[in-house]
Amino acid sequence: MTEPLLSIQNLRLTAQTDRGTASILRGIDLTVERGRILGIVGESGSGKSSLVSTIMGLLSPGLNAEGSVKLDGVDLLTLGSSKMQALRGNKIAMIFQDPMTALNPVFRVGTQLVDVVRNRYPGVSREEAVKRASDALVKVGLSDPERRMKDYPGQLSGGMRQRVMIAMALLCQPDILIADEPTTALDATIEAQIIDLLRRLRNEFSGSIIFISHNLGTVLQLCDEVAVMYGGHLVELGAVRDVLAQPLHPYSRALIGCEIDDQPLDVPLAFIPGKVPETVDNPPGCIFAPRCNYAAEVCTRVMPPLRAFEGQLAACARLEDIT
Ligand SMILES: Nc1ncnc2c1ncn2[C@@H]1O[C@H](COP(=O)(O)OP(=O)(O)OP(=O)(O)O)[C@@H](O)[C@H]1O
Repeated sequence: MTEPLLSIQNLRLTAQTDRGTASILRGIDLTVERGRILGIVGESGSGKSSLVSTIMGLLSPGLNAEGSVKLDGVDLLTLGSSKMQALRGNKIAMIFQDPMTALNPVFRVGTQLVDVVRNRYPGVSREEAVKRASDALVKVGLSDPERRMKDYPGQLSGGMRQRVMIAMALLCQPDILIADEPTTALDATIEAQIIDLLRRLRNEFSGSIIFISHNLGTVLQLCDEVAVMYGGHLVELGAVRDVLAQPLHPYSRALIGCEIDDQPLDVPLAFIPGKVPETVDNPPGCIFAPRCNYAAEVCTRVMPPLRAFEGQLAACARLEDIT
């Protein structure tokens, strides 16, 4: 059996705060296979961005990660910052909600794309790098690439900038592409175009994609698997169609509590009464128990681990009773 491309084991992320040690990730176990697209969903504050920042090695000072995050067998948590920097834009690339986070406003789009190619492939000539950059712009659906290469990022629309970011990622040919809500800031038509583009590009791209979204419709359209996060835990994981059609964990059920079919793109996560748990001073037991309609005495003892149930994985002690 081949090793998964990304293998995360017992990942814990903590921060020291005025109120004590904050637990941001509380023991995440997750694998991403080569060529697959994993969606991550969960309410605001559940730990999605912290998880991808840990994978990217972009943690703010004061945060402490333990466990392991292995990419192709190499534990990223043990790499120093210069080695991690070398991996970013090389083996791991990211597209952000706001492309201006990564695009430099004072350099032309072409200059930035060519730099990406030449950093990634130092032996490539300038002419070849320009050609690759121009081809990548065409691939992401930008016509008149010569003109686009001369533009500054501020001269492009939000949708065009996101296409430029995707072109950059393609040029790197990373093993893992992390997309953190890449379509949230775009209007519905452009969002649909970008999702369609990502779907088409997956054939060009041999790597894996981790796609964070607040929108179940886009997850359904794009992803193979989906992971549901709550309070720093992974509470459910499975094939996207199975989880969205029949969520097992009470949190997933509440979050996904609406009809999903093949067509709509715009299916937001449902509102759940109560709030996401604090990162400090949590009572023992299941982290979701205080908001759970199915909570019983057993749920007040320990946080249940993810376990296999009906072809999915869910972290609930009461699966047999409630399904
Ligand atoms: N440096 C930090 N110090 C203390 N707590 C932090 C720090 N960074 C994040 N947190 C806390 O960790 C929790 C998870 O935050 P995170 O941003 O990862 O959630 P998220 O699911 O990505 O939310 P969103 O969808 O709003 O981006 C939140 O309660 C947040 O306040």
